[in-house]
Amino acid sequence: MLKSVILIGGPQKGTRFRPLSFEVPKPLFPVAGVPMLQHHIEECAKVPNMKEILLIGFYQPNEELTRFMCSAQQEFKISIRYLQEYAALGTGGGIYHFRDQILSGGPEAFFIMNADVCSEFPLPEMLNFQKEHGEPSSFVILGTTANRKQSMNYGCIVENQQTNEVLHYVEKPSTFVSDIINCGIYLFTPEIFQHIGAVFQKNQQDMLLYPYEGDEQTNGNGWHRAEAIRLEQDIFTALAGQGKLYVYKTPAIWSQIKSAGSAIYASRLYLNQYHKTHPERLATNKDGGPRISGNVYIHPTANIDPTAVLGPNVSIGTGVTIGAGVRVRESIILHGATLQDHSCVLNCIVGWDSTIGKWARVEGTPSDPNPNDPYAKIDSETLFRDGKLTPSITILGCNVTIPAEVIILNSIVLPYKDLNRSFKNQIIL
Ligand SMILES: Nc1nc2c(ncn2[C@@H]2O[C@H](COP(=O)(O)OP(=O)(O)O[C@H]3O[C@H](CO)[C@@H](O)[C@H](O)[C@@H]3O)[C@@H](O)[C@H]2O)c(=O)[nH]1
Repeated sequence: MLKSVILIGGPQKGTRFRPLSFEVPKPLFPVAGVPMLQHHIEECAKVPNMKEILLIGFYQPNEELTRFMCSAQQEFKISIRYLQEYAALGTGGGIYHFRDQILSGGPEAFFIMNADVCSEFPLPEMLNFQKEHGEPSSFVILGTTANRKQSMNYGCIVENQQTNEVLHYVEKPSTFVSDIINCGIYLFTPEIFQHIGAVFQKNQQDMLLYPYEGDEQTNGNGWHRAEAIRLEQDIFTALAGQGKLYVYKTPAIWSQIKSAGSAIYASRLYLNQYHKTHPERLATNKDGGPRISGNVYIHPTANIDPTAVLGPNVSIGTGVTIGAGVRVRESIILHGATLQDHSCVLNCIVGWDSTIGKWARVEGTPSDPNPNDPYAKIDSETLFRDGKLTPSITILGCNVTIPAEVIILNSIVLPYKDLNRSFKNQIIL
């Protein structure tokens, strides 16, 4: 039997997602109409013999997470449990800490996935690839091709082109290493814990030898220091060239979801996939309905005027109200928001329960990958460049009110703000 583990991280990460991550843990942020994690879960649940999905992270158990897990368990008929780390233990430390839970029931292999990736999740292909490559207990990393410059923002893999064995692995190198990057999706056998265990033992010995080193990073918690292990730097780098680690390269869609801009881009990729995977989730032009252009997701509880024009790449959440003559493009409208008559929303994320007044225009600047480069990825934009706010997606936090007839351009508006005029290139606190 098989299991899957999704690394969901915790609250202090996801800062590039502010102000959206104030309201909902980033892994539950809706991408193409469903929580980011649901895309992972749907694909895991399809794999024959998949018995359980474990979410590992350091969020306090909260209502949203519990509610999401309950409904996903019922919908996908698979056991889903949350295991909470006592602190951020890193991508390898968390799975090592919970190794007994992962191995209970005796899975012969298990997937590990980063929560913040958008992918087709070629899990059956990875299983087949594992059978065909190397020894039976080899480990598989999902890889994809990036361009030279962007590859350095990811884990970089040098492979043996005949056997696909990973010969070198360097995490976010400072100079070019390889254009094959780590997608953050792995297939392991239980043997991986021997390798993580060896790093744990070494960390523990180092701790006894040099008890005062590195305490600033760990608040003097020595145990935490030994248990904090990174899969990428501590495990993959050492396994490379040992005949144990292989890369399965996918030409299919893949993106990280680090910033709000990348959530809009990932929505576009998933909405496009829906033609194949979930055609029922794509809105169509119907008599008495709004005009749909391209791929659009509309929650059945949304109330949309027939004269509105939506798309491409629009996701409308629960209970959203959209008035007459409204135009929305390349945007995510979160639950309970109201777009009043003739407002125009382009390249935006409109937060929960926010209101945009009549004839207002709320617009951002897309940060899409270069369309002329087939290997381009979305840049993880920094908020500021040369001391100025980088023009980007406009984000309205929850419960923001935009008055009628104003323009909000390339701005980030924090929750509960009631604006009274137009703004451009600003963070409104
Ligand atoms: N449970 C848990 N999860 C964690 C922890 N730290 C990070 N994660 C989760 O692990 C994933 C990776 O997060 P980062 O550590 O921020 O790494 P990254 O910059 O996204 O880079 C990783 O992913 C890239 C692909 O998206 C890879 O290219 C790269 O090599 C690396 O694996 C995220 O889903 C994050 O929530 C932790 O201490 N505990």
